[in-house]
Amino acid sequence: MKTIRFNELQISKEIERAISDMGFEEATPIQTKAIPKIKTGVDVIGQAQTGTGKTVAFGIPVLEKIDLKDKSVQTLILCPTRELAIQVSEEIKRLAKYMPGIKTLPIYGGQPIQRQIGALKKGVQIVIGTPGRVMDHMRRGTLKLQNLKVMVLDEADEMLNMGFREDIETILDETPENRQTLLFSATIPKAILNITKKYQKNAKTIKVVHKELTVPSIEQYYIELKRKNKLEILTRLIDIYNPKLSLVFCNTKRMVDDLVVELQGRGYFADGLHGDLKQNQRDRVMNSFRNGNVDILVATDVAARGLDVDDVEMVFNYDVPQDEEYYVHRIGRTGRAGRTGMAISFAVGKEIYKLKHIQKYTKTNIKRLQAPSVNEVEEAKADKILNEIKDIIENEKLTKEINYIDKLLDDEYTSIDIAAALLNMSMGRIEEKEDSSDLDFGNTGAEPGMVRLFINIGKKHKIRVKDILGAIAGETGLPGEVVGKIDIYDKFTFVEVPKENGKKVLDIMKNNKIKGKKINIEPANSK
Ligand SMILES: Nc1ncnc2c1ncn2[C@@H]1O[C@H](COP(=O)(O)OP(=O)(O)OP(=O)(O)O)[C@@H](O)[C@H]1O
Ligand SMILES: [Mg+2]
Repeated sequence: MKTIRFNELQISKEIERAISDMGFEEATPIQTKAIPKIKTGVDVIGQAQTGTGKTVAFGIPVLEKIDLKDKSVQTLILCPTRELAIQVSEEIKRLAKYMPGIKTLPIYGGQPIQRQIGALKKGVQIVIGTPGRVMDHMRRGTLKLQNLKVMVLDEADEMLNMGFREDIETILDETPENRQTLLFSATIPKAILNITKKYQKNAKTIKVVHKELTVPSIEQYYIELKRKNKLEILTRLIDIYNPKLSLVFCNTKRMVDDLVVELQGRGYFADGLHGDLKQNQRDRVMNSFRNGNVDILVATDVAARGLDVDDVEMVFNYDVPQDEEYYVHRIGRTGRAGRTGMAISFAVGKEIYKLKHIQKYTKTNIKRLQAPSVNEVEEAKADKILNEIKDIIENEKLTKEINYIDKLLDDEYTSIDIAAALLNMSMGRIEEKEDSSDLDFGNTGAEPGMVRLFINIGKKHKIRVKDILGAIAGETGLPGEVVGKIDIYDKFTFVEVPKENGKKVLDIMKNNKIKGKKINIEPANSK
């Protein structure tokens, strides 16, 4: 589609100026199509992928329709979560920067109601709220909707889902018949379309979806693993990819809390967001995430819809979401406004079928990814440190340090020895974590029911295969024939053992010695 600049959309000079302050040049396709349509006054259903500027698509025409002389509520924008109500309100305020007569207000539960009542009394033309609190104000008579001209349901499908539907109907009943009703979402399932007829008149559908429902610039992967390895694999992925910000979705509040404790315990700047937290905690967490003090946000689906945080480079589905739509929204927290992003879903056992279902629904290809090994984490860490070192060499004065090192060089060490020792110090020891020995062994080319373990005895070993088998059998108590066969492939030595014994062998044989030689065993797929 031909791109259009905002000045071709005939919007007011004030808004054009604000848009230019926001750094936008071209209108996105949904904006190009929806803005003129909404201006004509018809009801609209707007569907466009996550992060493509739907807020501005309804925000601009909503602002242009405000009668500045009228101080009553003229537009009500309903959002499913408090965080989203705050965010949409901020975006509308930015658009209205040069329209001083316009008053907007977010109203949501958890915030002192008196403060909201006070603000409403002063006269507000645009209210952005969550249904519960909006109804609360309606019952108190502090929010009157008889002059309402435009009603927007952001995340329309979610708002018309069972949980919210009754509230929405109660609210709509209080609004004038001739209002304009606008529905927006990245997903509009067919079932919802039947319901929308009840709320809209001759709605015009504007659909800017491509072949797939998700954003093409988000790389999508899944990893098959065991439940107990999720934490270890998550931290490895975070260490390797080192995203500026990442969002980790869990299916329960309990899981969010547990995971936050685990991640913090391992030294990550993580925090959690879910519906059981007090509003001030939710605000604090969101703010820390937005300003980067927290770089891993662990959340339930409260954070799945609409939230727009710059620099979210990765989204993890720690649990596969229950609904296909939620997959689209969750991963859509990355790859926004033309950026790239990466989404990785963890699949335990049968969850793989759920993912297959999601692929079909979204018409995308979610590629399989191997769980990363400790070696890959180490390499990534080394890479990072080496880059920092390059930076220091190029930009810092190192005269003093060079003098110190010179002294060591005079002794018996080479500069390579010294550099390697320093790298070792700054990387810290990466310990094989407790439960990581029981990794998903993945597809390592072993016989069905068996797993392959990689045996590292050093290059010039004089240990015979028979000795290794004997030692494993002796140490683990497994009968020799169960330990199975040893494969020497290329210069690597593998042993194949039955799957259920894999962990036992690993645990016992790690750092074991055979004929005085230390041997190391690890899952073969991590090589
Ligand atoms: N024309 C534009 N050019 C560049 N950036 C834009 C433009 N319009 C909006 N944006 C920015 O793009 C980001 C995503 O916009 P927005 O949150 O409205 O997406 P959305 O379509 O509502 O996504 P979701 O389905 O996740 O709610 C925001 O940071 C917004 O400020
Ligand atoms: Mg949105």
